[in-house]
Amino acid sequence: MNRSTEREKSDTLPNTGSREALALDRVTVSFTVGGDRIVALDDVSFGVGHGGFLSVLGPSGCGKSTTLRLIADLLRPEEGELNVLGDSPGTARAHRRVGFVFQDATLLPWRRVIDNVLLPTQVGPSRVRGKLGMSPDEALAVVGLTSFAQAYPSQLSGGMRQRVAIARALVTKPDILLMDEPFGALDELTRDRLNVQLLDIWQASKTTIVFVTHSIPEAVFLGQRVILMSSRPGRVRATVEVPLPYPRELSLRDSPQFTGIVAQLRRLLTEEEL
Ligand SMILES: Nc1ncnc2c1ncn2[C@@H]1O[C@H](COP(=O)(O)OP(=O)(O)OP(=O)(O)O)[C@@H](O)[C@H]1O
Repeated sequence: MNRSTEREKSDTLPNTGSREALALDRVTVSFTVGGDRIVALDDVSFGVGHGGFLSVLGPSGCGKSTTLRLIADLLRPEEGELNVLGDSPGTARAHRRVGFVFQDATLLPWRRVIDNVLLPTQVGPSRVRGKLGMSPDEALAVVGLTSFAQAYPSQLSGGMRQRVAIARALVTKPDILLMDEPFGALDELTRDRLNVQLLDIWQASKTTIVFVTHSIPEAVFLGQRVILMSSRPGRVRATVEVPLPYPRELSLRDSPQFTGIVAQLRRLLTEEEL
């Protein structure tokens, strides 16, 4: 297990060509609220290799969502650079190479499940409209909801709605999938099941995933690496490797190696809050 409070190792630094799916280099973002400048991210640098799974952990308000919004080109940095799939975030977005799953599934209630999944292919510039990476039926099969294709969102449980949101993100076959606390509102058993399913999807799709969570065990169970962010201003405080093999099963969480990494992260988070 390696811990680094420094910028990431040279193999994860930005602008290193095709090995990096994603790189942030000394990114700073601030907002002005009531005349005051709030630094949401300060000098943040990290990278994720192609097909990697990075978990992002940190206290509320440390800039986790802001980080995802930068990568998705929903926000521009004040300083620093981002490289997304060898291009700017804007180019990656224009080519639909980045998918986003939010905490709330945000499905359109008047559309059936299958039509919600199809939505990304029906909106946006004509250049990318209709461009399917995966058929909607295939995407629903991946999340185990084939038999609910004709249902309306109100007829589904919270966990099922979240799986529809994942299918909707998969339909354009994004090279990078950004997930902002997607399972935060679900009960523990459903969350556990979706964690395992997500790892299956990740391994089958080879998509690069950046997963934001408040849960230390979830971050460790899913990620190859966890970055811990600190708040006010948001910085990368530590990087913790998770050298546990995939496929991972839930029983892994009882292993001394897993509990050791969780304890290490908990200590770091507690120090942060003191
Ligand atoms: N549009 C905005 N306008 C003003 N301030 C903002 C805006 N978006 C984020 N912030 C501020 O930036 C900081 C980081 O917010 P962000 O939502 O990224 O944190 P977070 O780590 O995702 O929090 P949480 O875990 O609670 O979701 C916070 O102080 C927040 O108030």
